[in-house]
Amino acid sequence: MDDTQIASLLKSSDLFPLPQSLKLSYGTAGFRGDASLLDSTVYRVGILSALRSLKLGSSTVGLMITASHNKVSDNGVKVADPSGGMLSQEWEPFADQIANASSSEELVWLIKEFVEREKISIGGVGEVLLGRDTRPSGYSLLRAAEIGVSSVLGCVAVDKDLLTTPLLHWMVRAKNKGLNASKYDYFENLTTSLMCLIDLIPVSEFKITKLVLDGANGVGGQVMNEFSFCTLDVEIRNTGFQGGVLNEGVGADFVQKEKVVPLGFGSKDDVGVRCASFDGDADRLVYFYVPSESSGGKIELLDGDKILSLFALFVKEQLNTFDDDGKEGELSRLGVVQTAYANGASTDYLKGLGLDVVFAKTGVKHLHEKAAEFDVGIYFEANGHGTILFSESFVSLLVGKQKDLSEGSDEYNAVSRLVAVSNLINQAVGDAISGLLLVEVILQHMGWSVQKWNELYKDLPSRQVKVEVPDRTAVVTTSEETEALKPLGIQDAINGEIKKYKRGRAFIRPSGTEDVVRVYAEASTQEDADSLGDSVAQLVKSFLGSS
Ligand SMILES: CC(=O)N[C@H]1[C@@H](OP(=O)(O)O)O[C@H](CO)[C@@H](O)[C@@H]1O
Ligand SMILES: [Mg+2]
Repeated sequence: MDDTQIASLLKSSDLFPLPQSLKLSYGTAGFRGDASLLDSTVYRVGILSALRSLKLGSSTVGLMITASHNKVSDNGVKVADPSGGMLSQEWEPFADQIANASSSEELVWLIKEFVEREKISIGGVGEVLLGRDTRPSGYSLLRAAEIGVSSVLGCVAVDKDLLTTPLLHWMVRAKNKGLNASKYDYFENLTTSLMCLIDLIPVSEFKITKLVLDGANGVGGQVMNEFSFCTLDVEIRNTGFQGGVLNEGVGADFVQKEKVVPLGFGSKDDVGVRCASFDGDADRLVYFYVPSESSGGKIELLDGDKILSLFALFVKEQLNTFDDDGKEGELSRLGVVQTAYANGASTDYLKGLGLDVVFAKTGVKHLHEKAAEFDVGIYFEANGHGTILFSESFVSLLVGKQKDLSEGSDEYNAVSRLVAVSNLINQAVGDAISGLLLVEVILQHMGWSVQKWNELYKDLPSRQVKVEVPDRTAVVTTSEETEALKPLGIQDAINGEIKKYKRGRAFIRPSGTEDVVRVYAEASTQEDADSLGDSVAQLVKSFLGSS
């Protein structure tokens, strides 16, 4: 690194001093915290993304300013790698180091050492696409990111303004593949593949029924609003245009964790209607319906596990159609990936379908990695974050097959559906918009209502509790996150509670996005799941103290 570069970094860094006592970790999904403290963090992640672009031969990188499901006063920042996936985990320690550097001098020293170690040639051309969600703090944080990127010589930041997280990831992936990568290209791609799947629906009568969407008062509802479907009937509520607060009583995280209707839903006209909910940056999707007028706001939830099951069933049906000539298994390997938060009933159901079910740690970066090991890998977190990955060689095989098969045959249609799904679904990262379109078209394909889909299996009652403690890092878990190694003795105490309940299962882990310890509990009745969840939460408080 030459003197000009060092001077450029020192000068810009002085604009963004690190607030006292801020200690950050890249966590489950990037840096998050109170937005008023994050200028220096976002500026520094701007530098990191520019270096990432240079390191990978001037590929385009993405930087998204969002705190997803967190409260509106929080914000955060995460990086999309050139593949469109999450930042390589190998760079996370560097991200942590620079985010916590206490002075401009220390920051520049860390960068210099890293640039030399990674053999990054400063002076090359680098490009970073910047996006933000609708949080009011996003605008000024984006300016900090811009300054960070452009303080690395030769690097430019391109402001993409308001975007969903998956749309930014999609743009990065498309750009690096040499494809058209604007928001309108994204819409066009969705429309073309959706129409293709609709044309392949086997039933003679294509019946459109209304879907009501909860946009979490965030960017997802707004982007959906821009995207007009001539073939679907979608009513969007909680767009944020009428003054609702982001994620407050609305959105996928609220709906999935509380299992009640979001604000603006639940009138008697909504009973039985198919509804969906996005989270704050539209990378999560859950469905729900109000079962009866007397349900008191309680909903039937169709979470990420149920979306995963629907997708797995559909993909398997297509694979079986052209893979049944005695060579089963030769053409494709379908696998599904879940986390410890997956409902036990969903895992039983998927295994019952004969599928390979693999478990990963919480956070899509972990699930994505495992799903990429299959020809077709489907991953979902229970909270609705997930997608389908198709290996490049499998897509080439499908396209080759399409040419050989006679048009209109069952095999041809099955292969064409899979090709269309590989185009519709956002393979960079889970995407609530493309996921919603795929659910809608599969329900049409099956001729199913949301109620019929819900009957695939019955969820085991579960309960999640957030416990505020003075130091959540005092909880250390095994790599599967299902057992706590620290504090010493807590796992034995948890096991003692679990034993008291039929089909009892419970675990704790420190959240990577909020300052809490999460408790998950499952049992054969809701009463038992609640009681197990509460007693484990009590154990957390007694071992760690409450804050
Ligand atoms: C139980 C739960 O829903 N955890 C979420 C949440 O992570 P935590 O580390 O649990 O805070 O946010 C992540 C990012 O959105 C998501 O990947 C993950 O599944
Ligand atoms: Mg999100």
